[in-house]
Amino acid sequence: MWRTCLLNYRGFKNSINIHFHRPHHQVPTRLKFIELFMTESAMLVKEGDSSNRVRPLLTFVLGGPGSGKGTQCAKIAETFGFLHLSAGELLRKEILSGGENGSLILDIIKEGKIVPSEITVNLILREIELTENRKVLIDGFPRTDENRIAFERIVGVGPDLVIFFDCPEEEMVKRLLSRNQGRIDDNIETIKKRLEIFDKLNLPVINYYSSKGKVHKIKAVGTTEEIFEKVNPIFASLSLN
Ligand SMILES: Nc1ncnc2c1ncn2[C@@H]1O[C@H](COP(=O)(O)OP(=O)(O)O)[C@@H](O)[C@H]1O
Ligand SMILES: O=c1ccn([C@@H]2O[C@H](COP(=O)(O)OP(=O)(O)O)[C@@H](O)[C@H]2O)c(=O)[nH]1
Ligand SMILES: [Mg+2]
Repeated sequence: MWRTCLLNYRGFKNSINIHFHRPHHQVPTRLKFIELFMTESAMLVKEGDSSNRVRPLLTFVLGGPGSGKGTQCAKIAETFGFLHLSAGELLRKEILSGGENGSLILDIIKEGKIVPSEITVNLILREIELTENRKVLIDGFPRTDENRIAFERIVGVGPDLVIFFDCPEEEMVKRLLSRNQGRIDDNIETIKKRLEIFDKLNLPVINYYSSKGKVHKIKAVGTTEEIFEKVNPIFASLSLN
């Protein structure tokens, strides 16, 4: 749905090529291009400054259930100004809002299985399109290679970086059993299924992004603060102002 459009702009001394990365339905006309150039893109001058990006800086945050994705994402969002999108939260909201896929999603979450990619990708895409924030954390997605491929097909881009919280199973189980958020899937039977699905379906996604050199693996044991101390330098080095 996103596409890169090229404008050869001759308003400068030297003509320059500008790449706009936009949702498919927002591909601008040439005039609109120039308008865009004058507004959101008057930027390209400051390379590496993410507030100037046309497309958001995308970070996927992965890790087993209970590895601390949500907790660390909240801290990253607060410290570095990211929008935090939790795929699981978006799906739970869809159940509560009585959306057309609500009962299907509920049945799948109860079993610790994975919701069809199109549903999750479209929920995420809607949020990305709504926000002005150029820095986005996607927490708990993609869960499978199929999710990953669907995201790249529908949204048109992959992540800039991936954070992987690597946590021992027994620690994850302990945390989930004391999470106390009234979640239907935080019971030992469903937790076991979620851990199996994580090993079988999510680790290949992490391996895929590792092979692309995009993964920052963090040992997710210790206090929240200790773990964040390992996360912080990754984002601090990204020149995010
Ligand atoms: N470093 C930590 N040490 C102990 N408990 C933690 C830590 N990080 C998170 N928790 C707790 O563990 C539970 C799971 O954390 P959460 O961030 O929801 O993980 P995830 O999103 O990966 O499932 C929550 O109750 C959270 O408060
Ligand atoms: O992209 C996703 C994210 C979540 N889920 C479902 O939602 C549940 C809860 O996900 P969440 O990320 O909230 O769980 P966490 O890992 O944070 O405990 C998962 O077990 C899946 O059943 C899914 O199907 N696709
Ligand atoms: Mg979570």
